Amino acid sequence: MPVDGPVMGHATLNGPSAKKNKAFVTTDAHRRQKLRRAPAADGCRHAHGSADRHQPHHHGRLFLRDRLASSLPPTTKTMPGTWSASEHLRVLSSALELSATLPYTAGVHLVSGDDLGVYYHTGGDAGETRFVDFCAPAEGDVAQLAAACAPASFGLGPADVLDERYRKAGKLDVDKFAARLDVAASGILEAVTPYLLDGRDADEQDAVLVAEMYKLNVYGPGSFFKDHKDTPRSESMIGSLVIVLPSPHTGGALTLSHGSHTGRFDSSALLSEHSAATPSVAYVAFYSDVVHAVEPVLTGHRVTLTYNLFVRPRARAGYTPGSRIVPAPEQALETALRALIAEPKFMRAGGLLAFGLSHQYPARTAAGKTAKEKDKTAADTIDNAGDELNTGSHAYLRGVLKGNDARVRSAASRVGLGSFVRLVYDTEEYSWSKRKPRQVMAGSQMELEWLDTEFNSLSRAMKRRGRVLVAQDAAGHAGRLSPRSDDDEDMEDEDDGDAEGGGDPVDCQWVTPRRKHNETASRYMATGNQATIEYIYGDAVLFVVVPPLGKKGTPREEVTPSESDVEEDPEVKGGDDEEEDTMDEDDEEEDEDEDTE
Ligand SMILES: O=C(O)CCC(=O)C(=O)O
Ligand SMILES: [Fe+2]
Repeated sequence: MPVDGPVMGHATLNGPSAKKNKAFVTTDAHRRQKLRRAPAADGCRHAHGSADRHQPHHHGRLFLRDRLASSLPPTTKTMPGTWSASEHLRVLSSALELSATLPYTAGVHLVSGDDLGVYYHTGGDAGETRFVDFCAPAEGDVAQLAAACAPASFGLGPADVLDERYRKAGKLDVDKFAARLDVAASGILEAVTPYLLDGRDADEQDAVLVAEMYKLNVYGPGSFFKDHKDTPRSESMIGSLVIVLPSPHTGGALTLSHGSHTGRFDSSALLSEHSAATPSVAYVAFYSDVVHAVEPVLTGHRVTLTYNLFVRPRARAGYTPGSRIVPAPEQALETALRALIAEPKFMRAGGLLAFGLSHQYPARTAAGKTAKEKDKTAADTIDNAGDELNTGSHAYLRGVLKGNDARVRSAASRVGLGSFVRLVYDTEEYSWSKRKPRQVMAGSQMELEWLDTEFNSLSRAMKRRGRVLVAQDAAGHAGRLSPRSDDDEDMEDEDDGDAEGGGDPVDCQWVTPRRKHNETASRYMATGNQATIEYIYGDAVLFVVVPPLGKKGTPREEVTPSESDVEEDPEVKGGDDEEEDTMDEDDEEEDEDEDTE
């Protein structure tokens, strides 16, 4: 991870030493490029503590237009009112890029001296209970605590592994210690919540973070933890919180990276400014899909309390709809979405906007276990075939969407558009066929059974049970099927009355690309020369439903084509008027997780 190179420092602290301390720095390749274009425009909401985040973004607003405009081709007309659908689409994806925030937050938090006590048990029958006061810890006390620790393992596939080439640290499980610090009462949870639950509107803000104590770790001299992601403990787990207690040490900075965002959190430097007179802890909270590592500790002991962070619904009391101030890039996202669906030439018959999820999520399995737990007990029987993530709905993902994924969903819902998460598979085609592989969006239930791969029934089964996505190409051309084109001739003979969940092909405009990081394997029993268990992989994608023009009760109710719209938009050929091929809400009625407000 290129985190130690020259960095463009934003002090990213919520704590008292924020501005002068370079101990937490962030870099962001994209952002740096953009800053070159619009120097004063950036950083408003990322660079400072929570006090700044809901301030009006004057600078951001001033430059946002330029920054969005720079994503458009030079031929673009200057008046937004004259933009074509493909120009709105480009604004949509660049607004999303500008909305992305750091997927973690960190700082120093003042606590009371009494909060810094830790009791622990030395283990074994002859063990005893001891106490360390981290307000002014004696090095001997901390060394004793280190000695009481067992070696810390890490998750590798389904197993917990001890390997000091990867992780060298000591740990105490929760039954071996009690820390006096209460992360909720101390205000630390409150400090991290706006960051980790960012992007949600009032309906979705009806959620709170809950921290569950996970481990106490001691990193002595030479201890470290290489790049990893924390294992999700359940579907509602959104991230991790690490509290670094103020024992004297050097080294042991935490490095973090997600996409183009990287950061370095040097807790020892932060805490060295604090004394017993100002008792404090350093904290960092990050989404579970952030890759992170602990650099080697050089001197002393780095003692941490780690917590798993879950999203839970908040009690209805105190619920204040519409309380979120939507930052400028998110407003641009919403505006582009409104402009796009108001464009009569765009997807006349309706369709889907597809957003590859920017974060990774724990996979749901049939048994309600995490993929990791499931692996332990996976029996390769045909009963387990099928894609468990896709069984039933993806309702669970609604509550845990992170960062930009939550922003897309919020913007869609402000515009009045439904959205849902589905898996997208690539179908294979007959080896002798000249047809291109198709993408299939899995319906609410896709069960793959015995399939005769020689005769390509995998592809056919998927098309029957899911919906073929007809993607428009990058230039905005809709390589759109008419339902009875010869592209589809094999769908005809599939039409054997068993089309549970299947449907007509649906137009789909990709706004952000599919990514492999939510890839989920579906097992199926294939018969060729020999029966074998094979896998097909689907990627989770967030879809926003574009209703057909004039559809009652939708934001396109009033959008009707004018005379001049009958000519094709040269860039977007999304709209012929094939009745059969519409994507409207009736088709999606069984989708419990679709959210249309
Ligand atoms: O101690 C830290 O800063 C991070 C530890 C960590 O990554 C873990 O325990 O999984
Ligand atoms: Fe970790």
